[in-house]
Amino acid sequence: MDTDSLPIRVRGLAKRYGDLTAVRDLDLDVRAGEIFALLGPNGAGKTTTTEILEGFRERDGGEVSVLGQDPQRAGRAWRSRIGIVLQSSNDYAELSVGELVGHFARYYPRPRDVDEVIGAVGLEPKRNTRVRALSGGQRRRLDVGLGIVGSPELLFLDEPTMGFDPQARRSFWELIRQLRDEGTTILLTTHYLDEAEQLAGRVGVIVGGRLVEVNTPAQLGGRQQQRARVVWRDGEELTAAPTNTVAHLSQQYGGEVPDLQVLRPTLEDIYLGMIGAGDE
Ligand SMILES: Nc1ncnc2c1ncn2[C@@H]1O[C@H](COP(=O)(O)OP(=O)(O)OP(=O)(O)O)[C@@H](O)[C@H]1O
Repeated sequence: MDTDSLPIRVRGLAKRYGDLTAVRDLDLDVRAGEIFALLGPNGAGKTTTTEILEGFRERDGGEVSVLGQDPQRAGRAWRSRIGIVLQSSNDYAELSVGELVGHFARYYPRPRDVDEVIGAVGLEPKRNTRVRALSGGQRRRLDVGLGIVGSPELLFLDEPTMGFDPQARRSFWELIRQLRDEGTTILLTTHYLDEAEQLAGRVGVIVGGRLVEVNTPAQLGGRQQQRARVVWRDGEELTAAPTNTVAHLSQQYGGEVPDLQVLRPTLEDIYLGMIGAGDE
């Protein structure tokens, strides 16, 4: 692959805070048009890494290219091509939703239509409401709206759905998929494993400042090779061939197997196993 055309390319990234090494020897490639999720426990180094990519923190070592430039040296034109969901709308408490989105749109050379953005984040009924009168979840949606109003090529989303109700999360996921389908590359940081599974083509797990694995959600941590648990009213079995087990059971019961379930490890099970192992 031509690595020069990668929206994000990181080699040997290192960051220390005094004696603490927050990120060490981290390599990362994010491909054009993908949603890549960074996972990792509190303090693993996700924010440090993303803020270095966003140009908000300086690194101590390694090479970083974001949209072809070093974020430490990139200027305004570069910044207008990336979108960042900041938790900033509190600073604008007296503006209405419509005014604030319109205000941000003016910073960008190719802004999205303000009404379209407000609609996309589900805030039409609040268009004329002041920011200070929004609920926590509505404010977060507004933050997301401000992150996408500049039609970014690359979007950074840090815990985007924290505080969303289930319905708002679903519609937010729909919006993110739509942005991806339009060609936006997205780097997502989340503690919600179901969100990573729903959205990400690939996930990377950071533990103790190191990237321990990059894989698809379906294959992370050897997930596909893990045995399935077949559970039914009268028993359970751990097996690599659950279809066989179910076929036998069906014969045994003469058709329907009572209370049948075939359970596989969830992404969360796999992830928890991985970060446990990383702590040793
Ligand atoms: N400005 C700072 N000064 C000193 N130490 C810091 C600073 N920022 C982060 N750290 C430390 O660096 C490590 C990585 O922090 P970071 O915020 O990158 O983790 P994270 O993976 O984003 O965690 P979380 O899931 O809690 O947001 C932590 O041990 C943290 O205490």
